[in-house]
Amino acid sequence: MPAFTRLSPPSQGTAIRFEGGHPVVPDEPVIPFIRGDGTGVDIWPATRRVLDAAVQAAYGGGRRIQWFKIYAGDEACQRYGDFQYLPEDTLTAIRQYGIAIKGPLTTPVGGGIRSLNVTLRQLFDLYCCVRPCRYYAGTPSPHRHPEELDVVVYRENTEDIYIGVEWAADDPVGQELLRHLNETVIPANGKLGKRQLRPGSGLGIKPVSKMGTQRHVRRAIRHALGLEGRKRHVTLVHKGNIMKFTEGAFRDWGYELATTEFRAVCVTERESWVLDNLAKDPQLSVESNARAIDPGYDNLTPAKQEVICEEVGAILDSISESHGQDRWRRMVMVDDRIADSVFQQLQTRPGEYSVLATLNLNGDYISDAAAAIVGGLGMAPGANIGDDAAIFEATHGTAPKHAGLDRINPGSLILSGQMMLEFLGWHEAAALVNHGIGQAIANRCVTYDLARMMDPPVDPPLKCSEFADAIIHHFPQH
Ligand SMILES: NC(=O)C1=CN([C@@H]2O[C@H](COP(=O)(O)OP(=O)(O)OC[C@H]3O[C@@H](n4cnc5c(N)ncnc54)[C@H](OP(=O)(O)O)[C@@H]3O)[C@@H](O)[C@H]2O)C=CC1
Ligand SMILES: O=C(O)CCC(=O)C(=O)O
Ligand SMILES: [Mg+2]
Repeated sequence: MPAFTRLSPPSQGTAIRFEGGHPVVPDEPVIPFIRGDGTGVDIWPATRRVLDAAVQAAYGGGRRIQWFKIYAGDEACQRYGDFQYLPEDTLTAIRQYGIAIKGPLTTPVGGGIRSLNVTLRQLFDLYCCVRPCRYYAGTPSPHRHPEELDVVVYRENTEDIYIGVEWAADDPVGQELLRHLNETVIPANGKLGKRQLRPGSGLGIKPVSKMGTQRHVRRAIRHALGLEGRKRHVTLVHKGNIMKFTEGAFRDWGYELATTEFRAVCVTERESWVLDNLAKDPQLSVESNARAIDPGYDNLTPAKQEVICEEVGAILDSISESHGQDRWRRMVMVDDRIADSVFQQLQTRPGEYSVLATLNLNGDYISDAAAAIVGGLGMAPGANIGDDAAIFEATHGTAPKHAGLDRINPGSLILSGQMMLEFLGWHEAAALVNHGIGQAIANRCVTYDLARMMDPPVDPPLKCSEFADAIIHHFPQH
């Protein structure tokens, strides 16, 4: 049992274990929590109260969370000393118990410490950031049909420009690297022409690996396999037209995984067009099918036309028997979209999307943008999942201007706690939280953020702590 320098684990309860990436959960799991900076002081106590009430109501004492307070951010500096933002005790606790829930932590812009949130994800290899965005009836929204949005953002959490390998513009090592790139690396790559980096630029590295992509997309596809009908759909979101070997590779490795490891249960969008065309006209030639899937076919060079015909032929040879005659309609549809168009399509055609598999930066942006449609950041939960650990946290940050005022919406962290209950397999308790929050909103029991958008506005709005009470009050009676 590792020793802690300044922590006292609960005297009761045991750790969850991970077997094959799945948690094995005792009836009294020890769950470490980090209160968080800023509005963490408001939303954490509200969340804890709701989760404890749900577990009590669902299991009547047969199950209980043994909470274990651990420290990060400003609170850690108070306890452990200056600049001790992420003490070793905290890391030991998460390693030992395999799970944690946390409030938001501050990251300065520009200089100063690197993000503690990102560091935790990297240290524990929590490679999937899972952020569901779904609508609770009665939630005010700037959209006319927010109920059409029901997506889960699967954001890769350990790679991309968040890796934190970067150099300031005035860093001599960075400028040495820049010179090396200009003088040796760029000229050596015959395709980069006379391109040169401007001296005095800051530099950052954007790594994207096949392993990192495929383990992430694997979880996204598995998630979609648990859904029904048109929701069995994974969209690979990327900016691969511009960043070909990072974002473009993410798309290609995603498709590769879908069409190899998941071949029996996945169809790509283009494959579905080919199979559908053939189902509608069994006599259709390969060339006519190619023309149908590529409307610009007749304007292409013969060489490009041949490539498309070969693609169609390969699809028909390999999967027309296993996936044809509409069998593909029951499978997971995998398609891809360029990231900027996804931002507008989530607003104009939200119902067309389900699981969005993204790289780190795109997922960070998209999860905030999608949350805006279904009530804003106060309703945006999240989970960081790896093979040996999981940390649950809201999508938003510390919202410092609201800190300590008992005003902010705790819904995001409460719903992150609900995700944690689902992760533990405590579905009955999770269902109570879901029901309670839905009913509280439907009855106009809301905090300021939702209250100001409601028609007519709710005045006065509930406090943060009162919203927690309202959720518990709206648990269904047994
Ligand atoms: N995982 C984490 O811990 C994260 C940490 N951060 C960090 O948080 C700090 C502040 O970041 P900032 O850019 O201000 O973004 P925030 O997400 O903290 O807040 C921006 C705005 O979003 C709204 N908002 C946020 N949380 C809630 C909530 N629970 N209920 C209702 N509305 C909410 C508020 O809008 P309004 O005032 O209009 O009501 C708030 O002013 C930074 O240091 C940043 O790095 C950021 C994101 C994630
Ligand atoms: O770590 C931070 O400060 C910001 C992280 C963030 O925006 C996110 O994870 O969505
Ligand atoms: Mg963010």
